[in-house]
Amino acid sequence: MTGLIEDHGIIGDLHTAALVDRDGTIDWLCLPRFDSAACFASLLGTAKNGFWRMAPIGAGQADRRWYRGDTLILEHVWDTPHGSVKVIDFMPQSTGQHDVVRIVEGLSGRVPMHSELRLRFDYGRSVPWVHREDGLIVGVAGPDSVALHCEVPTYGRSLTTHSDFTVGEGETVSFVLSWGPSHDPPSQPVDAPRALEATEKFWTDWAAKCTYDGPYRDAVMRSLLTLKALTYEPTGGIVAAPTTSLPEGIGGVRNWDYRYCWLRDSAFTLDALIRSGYVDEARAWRDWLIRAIGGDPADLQIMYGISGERRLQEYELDWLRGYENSRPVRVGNAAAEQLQIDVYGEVIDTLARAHQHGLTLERHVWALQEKLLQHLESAWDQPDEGIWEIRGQRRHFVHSKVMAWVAADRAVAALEGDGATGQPDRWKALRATIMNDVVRHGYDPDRNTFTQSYGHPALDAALLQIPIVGFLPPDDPRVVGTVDAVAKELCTDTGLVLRYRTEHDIDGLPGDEGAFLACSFWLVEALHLTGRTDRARELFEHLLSLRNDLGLLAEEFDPRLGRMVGNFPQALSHIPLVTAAYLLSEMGRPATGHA
Ligand SMILES: OC[C@H]1O[C@H](O[C@H]2O[C@H](CO)[C@@H](O)[C@H](O)[C@H]2O)[C@H](O)[C@@H](O)[C@@H]1O
Repeated sequence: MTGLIEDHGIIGDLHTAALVDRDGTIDWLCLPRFDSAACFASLLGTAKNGFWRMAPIGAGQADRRWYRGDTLILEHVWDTPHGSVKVIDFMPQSTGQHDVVRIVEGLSGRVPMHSELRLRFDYGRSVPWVHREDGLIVGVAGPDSVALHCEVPTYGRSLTTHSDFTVGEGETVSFVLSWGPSHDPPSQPVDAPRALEATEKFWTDWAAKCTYDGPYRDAVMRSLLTLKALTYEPTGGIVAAPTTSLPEGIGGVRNWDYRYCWLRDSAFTLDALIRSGYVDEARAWRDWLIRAIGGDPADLQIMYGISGERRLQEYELDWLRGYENSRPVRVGNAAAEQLQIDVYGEVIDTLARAHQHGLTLERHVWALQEKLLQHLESAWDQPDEGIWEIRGQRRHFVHSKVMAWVAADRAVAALEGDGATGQPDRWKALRATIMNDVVRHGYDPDRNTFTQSYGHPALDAALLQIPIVGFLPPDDPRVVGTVDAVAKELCTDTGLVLRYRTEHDIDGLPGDEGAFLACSFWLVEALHLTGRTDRARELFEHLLSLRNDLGLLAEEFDPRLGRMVGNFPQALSHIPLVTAAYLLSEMGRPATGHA
């Protein structure tokens, strides 16, 4: 019953998010946090694993849908022989509880509607005990309880709560589903119209603060709203995506849990937000970071839970058949234990940008960066799992070392211009050592390209970061050669970019994957920086055309199937959409490097 990945929209309350299919089904929802167990998991299984459908009786997909203005309020409209009806879905902020609100609004005629609510806690496995209490339908399973409040009668059938009702022109019928811990009395429902008003105001006010003033404004705004929706407000942590195990290849095993905070992804997210005027989010993330990575820099993890949890043990949910039979469905992520040298560069670079955008460089923040640099000084020359989190043998990834260079480079800049005190000569020396090493071992003069790793001819789209981060100037022939080599060897027929060729057996995984959208946006930036702006713009506009009708992107796009793959919506895809738009609108500040 689940549609395509791109058939979904996202609603959320800055604690968690739900996916709503074009046919009016919520088929993914984890409560109360992004990383909680799902109570609707049919996205990754079957109808048996929980969903909530709200649609006209006998209807299929909605005829139209959109977000209300610059908000996360999703509206679906069906035109039926009986008339037209709209379903307004949202999750209110700051109510102190976690609610999904669905308001059915009659637009014309009298439309017979059906609500079908099947709660299955613990990722679709656990059938709750459902009973009536004080006018609410209450479902309890273990630690979780949800209460359904609705304005029309309900009935139970096949362990599912149904409601049949008719809505006429100008009428509304509201449903509110609220989560609470099962040891507390059932959550009281919020007032749906007031919550709608408050939610609209919250998102509209947030969007109004955006300072982006270039072309592609709607695409940029929707991406920023999506990035904001992936932040966990209580801590400032940012998840990579609200889903787990949407496959990178349909039917394959490349299925991962993204409901955690990668230092890399969240640093990039902050970069996109802070360029657009969102300094509060930058501060909140920086504070999250300091709490999460506090202690010995040797213990730095590449990712954490949304409250800074360190143990993200990976396991499989064998009762879920996977999205379109893409097994396994995983919870947790073993990449948390990997060594990925690039995160030092991404974190220190983002802290430097945050400082440039008005965040005070407090003494303890600089002290933390110094500790990270001291550790990096002895770690940068180690082989690692790299940005792509390979599950094969560690390698000397060129991109990892380029980002180690970035860490040293930004430290020098902080000491020379941004008011920090320390040892600039020490980081200058480290910067020069890394540069020499990369040029010596990571560059292939015969092909005039940098390579994915030392001693291996394979290419890697992460090399497109070389001009973006300023490791070498864009007009350096080695940079132009690398951009051209990646464009030639890693592009699909439709011009999208693969991370690397999976047939080289680098990542230790069977099967194949789609084109990686973040890398495709990086090619836009690299083409522009190397003077091929027309090509850059053409590719950018092609990428914009791949977004779904709501402006959302998954992690990857399968050009052969012509559909999105991977977790959805994915921060790592929306971030470079924003930064590439800045660059193309010439509002971006290209990074400057120092040889
Ligand atoms: O492809 C294998 C790896 O895929 C995931 O990692 C990817 O997503 C991360 C979050 O967006 C991103 O930071 C990373 O660069 C990507 O490669 C997965 O999380 C890994 O466990 C997996 O090995």
